[in-house]
Amino acid sequence: MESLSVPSVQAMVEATGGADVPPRYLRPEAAVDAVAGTGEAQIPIIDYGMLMLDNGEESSRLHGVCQDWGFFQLINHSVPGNVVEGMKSSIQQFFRLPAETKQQFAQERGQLEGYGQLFVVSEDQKLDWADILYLNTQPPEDRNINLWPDQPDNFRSTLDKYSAAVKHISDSLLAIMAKNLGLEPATIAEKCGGGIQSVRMNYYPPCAQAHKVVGFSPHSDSDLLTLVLQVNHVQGLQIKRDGCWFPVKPVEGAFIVNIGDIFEIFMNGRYRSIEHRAVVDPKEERLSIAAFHSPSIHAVIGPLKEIVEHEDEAYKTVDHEEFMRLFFSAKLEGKNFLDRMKIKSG
Ligand SMILES: O=C(O)CCC(=O)C(=O)O
Ligand SMILES: [Fe+2]
Repeated sequence: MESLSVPSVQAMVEATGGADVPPRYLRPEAAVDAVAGTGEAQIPIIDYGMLMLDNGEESSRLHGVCQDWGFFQLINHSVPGNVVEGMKSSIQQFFRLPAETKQQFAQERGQLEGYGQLFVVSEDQKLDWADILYLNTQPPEDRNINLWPDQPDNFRSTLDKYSAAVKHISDSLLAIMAKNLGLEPATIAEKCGGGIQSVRMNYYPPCAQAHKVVGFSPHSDSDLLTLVLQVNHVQGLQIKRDGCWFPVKPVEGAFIVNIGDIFEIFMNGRYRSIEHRAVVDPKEERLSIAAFHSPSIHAVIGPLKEIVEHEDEAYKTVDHEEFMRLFFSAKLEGKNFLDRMKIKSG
């Protein structure tokens, strides 16, 4: 698995001032897309503290939100403020390092992890206006520590703490979601063999012609559950809802949580993963940190037997390694990847 190597967008913008956009980044299709909810409309907010108190009303609200939106903001979560703030500051400092220093952590051929970009599978494909740092974070034995920045000083210990705290929240949410779907709370955890987490840190440089580029192409996440942290005040995440792009307005300190493809497959479509994208700001850089939670690489990806006892399986079953290979070897195009996992009836 690999992604073709591409130039750093940040370095390009720093060198040229970002006024001209090379053709490979021009996305005419994005300019015509309708954006909805420019008023005060907001994605639903879920209170983690209430869920942990076994509050029936909050967990049934969560169930409704998972069915209707597939995206929500999680407030009152248990990750200490200093861990969240430390993570934000560490990643901002990393992207401020000189280009040569960041290159020490660059992706190597045939690898996904490191500083670079993902899902670039052909030389003529359109490119996203972003640089990323992508790392395996849990379990700790899966880490490739030589790709973990050692600058700023506390980067590694900060990401270690952040990753454990976020994994804990994801595990708790998955247990409540399983219960909401009529399963034993531990059902998903049992299929996951502990589960894995990877973290994708996104850096979107400003672009003077922001409406002509895309920060992150439309996609759904391949995992069970994603927790995204908005690092600075610049907005950019949009979700596809009723055929329009709906901007997410982050609540200070909240995680933006979304359902991924594996969850949709496990539950035979009871909850759906939602297409989303990131747009770029004309003047200011934007950063976000996405933590992806998936079953162990030894797990099987397919509808859970508890779910399909009395119904047809709507998705294929494949081993996780094959699933990942298929996901990372295609260009990101909305939910196309998941469509290929569907069993077509009739
Ligand atoms: O930048 C964002 O807010 C979204 C990032 C995202 O969708 C991802 O990393 O999968
Ligand atoms: Fe995503």
